[in-house]
Formats: sequence, C-alpha cells, structure tokens
Amino acid sequence: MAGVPPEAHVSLDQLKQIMDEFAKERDWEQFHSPRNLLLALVGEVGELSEIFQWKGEVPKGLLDWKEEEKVHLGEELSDVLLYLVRLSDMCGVDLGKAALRKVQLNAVKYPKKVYEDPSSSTVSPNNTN
Ligand SMILES: Nc1ccn([C@H]2C[C@H](O)[C@@H](COP(=O)(O)OP(=O)(O)OP(=O)(O)O)O2)c(=O)n1
Repeated sequence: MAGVPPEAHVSLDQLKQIMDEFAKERDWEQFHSPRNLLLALVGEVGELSEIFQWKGEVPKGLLDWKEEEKVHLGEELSDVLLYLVRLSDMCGVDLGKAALRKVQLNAVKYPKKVYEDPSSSTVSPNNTN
C-alpha cells in the first residue's frame, strides 16, 4: 500500500482511502456492501469483547496486561475502526463531520454546568432530571 501515512498523523480520511485501495486491489468492492460491512463490524466487536471476557473489571491503562495481549487488543480495536470507516464511506456518511456534530449535540444534551456542580455529583449521564 503506497500511501500509508506516518502512524502519529493518520486521519479518518486517510484510513478511508487506504480501505478503498485495499478493496479495489483485491476486487473486494463487490463484498463491501453496507450490510456485509455492518456484520463484519459486529463480528469484530465480538472478537474485541472476547479479550475482556471473564477478566472481571480491568484497571485503566491495562498496566498488568502482557505486551502481546495489548498488541492483540490494538488489532481488534483497529478492525472495528477500519470496518466502521469503510461502512460509513459505503453509506455516504462523512464520519469525521458526523462525529464532530454528534460531539456538539452531546454537549448540548449534557450541559457542562450540571456536571461541574459538586452538589450534582450523583447525577448520572442517563438521569439528568
Ligand atoms: N472482506 C474483507 C476481509 C477483511 N478485511 C480487512 C478489514 C479488517 O481490518 C480485517 C479483518 O480480517 P479477518 O476477517 O481476517 O479478521 P481478523 O484479522 O480478526 O482475523 P481472525 O478473525 O482470524 O482473528 O481485514 C476487509 O476489509 N474486507
């Protein structure tokens, strides 16, 4: 793959282009329908879940995980991301734009002031009333 960007600077748009090239080079565009991609995405979410299955709660940062476990985790997270990027593209959705818009909607739905107030510390995100 010619245009693989330096790791630290990858964008959703670059991942979109890479997935497009990957599918074209293998003549796999015929298989990358929205439904197929959604099923593939859900399958990868299942593989991601398996990594955490039966472990109980795990500490943030996964400090006690072996390096190979973290590498595996990175692979499954990447599969989810790549299928999500490809699914969005095949549905004609600009994922970056949509995500930024959703972040704005979230901020309106969950106003900062409510959650900044220490007296409201028991308010959960799903119980704003
Ligand atoms: N038709 C396909 C098949 C694969 N991929 C790409 C996207 C994913 O990043 C990765 C998924 O590959 P596998 O189906 O081989 O899944 P895993 O890498 O998880 O392998 P396994 O299920 O054996 O653990 O390859 C794709 O774009 N289109």
